[in-house]
Amino acid sequence: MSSESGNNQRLQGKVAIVTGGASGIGESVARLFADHGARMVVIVDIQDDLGNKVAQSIGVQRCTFVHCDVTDENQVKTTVESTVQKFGQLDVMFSNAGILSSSQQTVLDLDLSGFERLFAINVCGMALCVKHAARAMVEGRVRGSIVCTASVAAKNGAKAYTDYVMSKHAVLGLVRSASMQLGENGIRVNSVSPNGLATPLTCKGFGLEAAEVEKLYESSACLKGVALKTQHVANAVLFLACDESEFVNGADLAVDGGYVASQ
Ligand SMILES: NC(=O)c1ccc[n+]([C@@H]2O[C@H](COP(=O)([O-])OP(=O)(O)OC[C@H]3O[C@@H](n4cnc5c(N)ncnc54)[C@H](O)[C@@H]3O)[C@@H](O)[C@H]2O)c1
Repeated sequence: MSSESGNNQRLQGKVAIVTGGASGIGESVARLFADHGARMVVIVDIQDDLGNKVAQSIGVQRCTFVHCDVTDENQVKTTVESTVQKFGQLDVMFSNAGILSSSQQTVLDLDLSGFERLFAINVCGMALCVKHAARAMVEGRVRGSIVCTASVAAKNGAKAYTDYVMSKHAVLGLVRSASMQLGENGIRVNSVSPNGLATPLTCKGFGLEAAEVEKLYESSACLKGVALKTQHVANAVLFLACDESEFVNGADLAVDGGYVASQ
């Protein structure tokens, strides 16, 4: 899928971190950022083999992999600091790493150990990446862009996956607060909210093939005739990351075929 705006170098010279970049949405975003001229894309993930493979396939001159568990503040801090040290500054943080509920997690059966693990990644890890990226941007006087991955689950309840739904609601609170606090430094903070799509997260989580996951979500999208792909989400993230969205701050960009609007 190619950009139709005519400007195919929207991140020319920028340095970006993509968390959860070894797979799914993060991988597509890392590839698109590199295609759009990013000077360096730092993939952050805990899947070392996959992360290294993705970075190598993009090209070691433009992409590198760093093992970093986003739940560990020291690892996040060190990753951000070493990025700035090696590549001069940090312009874009895509805080995206996340997991799905470990079980159905209805309120009646809520398993707190699964809940805590999920919150450690989807909420605390998400916030730590925003925190340390913002600190680096403030210190470096960079008018940077931070983009978080929320979800349609950030605005609706669900019959299951209570901890996941709660975690995505929290992402919107993080984005809204951070955008207010960092605006004076010229740093923008926004989120994307995809509808469900086929990635390892959903395929493994539901025990389904990609085509089956797509079929599952097809019925909930108002927009017919197109299945949501990671590339659609990546295009929205690119818009929020680059200067074309220069006055967009504190916003949640739905990439859901009209799903939330229909609720
Ligand atoms: N797939 C969907 O249907 C969907 C819909 C809406 C939102 N999302 C969100 O999109 C984001 C990306 O998910 P995806 O669908 O691409 O799934 P994915 O499983 O393909 O990618 C998630 C990546 O995050 C990494 N990760 C997990 N825990 C980590 C940790 N502690 N530290 C660093 N990296 C870690 C994983 O190793 C993986 O590579 C998540 O936040 C997810 O909640 C997904």
